[in-house]
Amino acid sequence: MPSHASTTAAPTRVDADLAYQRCINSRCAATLPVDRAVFSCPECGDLLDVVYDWDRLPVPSRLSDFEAKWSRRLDPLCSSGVWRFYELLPFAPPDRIVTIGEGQTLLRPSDRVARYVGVDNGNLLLQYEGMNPSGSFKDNGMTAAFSHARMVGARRVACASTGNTSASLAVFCSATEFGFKAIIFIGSGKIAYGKLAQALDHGALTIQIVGDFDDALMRVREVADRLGIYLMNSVNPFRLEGQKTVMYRVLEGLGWEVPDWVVVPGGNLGNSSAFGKAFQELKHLGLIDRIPRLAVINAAGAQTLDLLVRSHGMTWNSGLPDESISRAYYDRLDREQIRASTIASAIEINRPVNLKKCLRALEVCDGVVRQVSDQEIMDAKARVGAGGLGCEPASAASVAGAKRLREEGIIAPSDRVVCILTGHQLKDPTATVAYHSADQDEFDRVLGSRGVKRAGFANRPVVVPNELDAIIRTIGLYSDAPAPG
Ligand SMILES: Cc1ncc(COP(=O)(O)O)c(C=O)c1O
Repeated sequence: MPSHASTTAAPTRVDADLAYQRCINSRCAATLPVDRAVFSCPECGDLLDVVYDWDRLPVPSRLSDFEAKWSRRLDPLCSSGVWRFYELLPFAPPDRIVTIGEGQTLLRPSDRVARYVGVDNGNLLLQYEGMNPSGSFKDNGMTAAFSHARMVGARRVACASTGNTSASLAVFCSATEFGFKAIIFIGSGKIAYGKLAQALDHGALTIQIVGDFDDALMRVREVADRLGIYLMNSVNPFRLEGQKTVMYRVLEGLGWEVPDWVVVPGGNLGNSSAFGKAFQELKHLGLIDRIPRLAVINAAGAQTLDLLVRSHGMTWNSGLPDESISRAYYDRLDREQIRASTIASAIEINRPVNLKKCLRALEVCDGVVRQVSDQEIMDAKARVGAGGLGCEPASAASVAGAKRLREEGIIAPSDRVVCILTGHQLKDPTATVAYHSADQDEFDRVLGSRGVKRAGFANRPVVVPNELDAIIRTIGLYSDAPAPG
């Protein structure tokens, strides 16, 4: 068990042996210094972790010490909901940190969503990451990766994106004064309008390639390698360090009590990987006494994780997963030219780069995986919206997944469940408007083609003649109707 310092003050510099990078493959376990930016193991090509020597680092002895930092709002290290937890991700010297005030997010109970999912009132909580400056959880990871980029002297930063990573990257480049230049790769027609608008408006060089996210990611890795550009995708382990803090804020929102379940959508599997690491480290540090269960939810049109784990039994296996399973699956995708396809465009990913780290998180958190249809996603999204916190389709996969697990009896009504709402409703107005539209053609064009057949929770606009009596009659009918459940 590591020793705890009584102070919460950040160290003024980080010694090389206090934080370093290590290959996740237990057979390799190569290490390299924290100030290198290579994003895959130079020995074997596997993923890298950021590792700390907790025995020699000053970690507060109680989680509530982090909460106390809220009162020092003028200090950027305290007003950031990421860097408030500095001692739990101490890889960067404090004077290198790049922050735009990310992570000031909200954990809110929603009884309307609790009823929809089927758990007791008060037991369903929504962690609303749409409140971040760029409107999605990505800012948590981006502040960490940008701080690392500044540490290593990078200027040009790039990512492939289904939309939110590029939006966040563009915001960080334009909102800070460190000379960062944003280069983003997107697949053709694969990005929701709200997100594309952000990339363009914030001045990123936006390169649209023929293909989907998986193609764009392969290409940006090649380009970044060739040109020495800093890579901002979640294969970058520093991003995941920032994303750990979503879980710290969930615990903080619960008065430092551990929930029974954390349910998160799964795309490239950065969040699930980061959450597993966060809980593993907190347990190691003695700051929590148990780890919540993790549910990772795929969209049915992008269900690689679900297929590999549930149909093919792939596991972390203490650092040595049987990679022939995923290789055979990816070969099949190539052979049969299978492309990911879901209305939840943010998770329209067939080759999740963090697959192995996610398998590890599932082991740490006694996790489960499910896939949900676009119909379930859109219905859950409408229920979330009616409950007051708007989210984009991918985010609603968490609520749809919780409902599914409740129906299967895996989640109990008395369980306390936290669903992560990863991105804001305004990211993808097209999907939302189509669901609520009275125009069948619009519904069919956007959603019908995805297998969504009904809009059971639609709130359709009412067409009324421009006459006072007709308008008053309509409002009367609306006022007399029972409140929706
Ligand atoms: C809104 C939203 N939800 C979920 C995800 C998937 O997250 P992860 O790649 O961490 O699994 C993304 C990724 O782009 C996203 O933008």
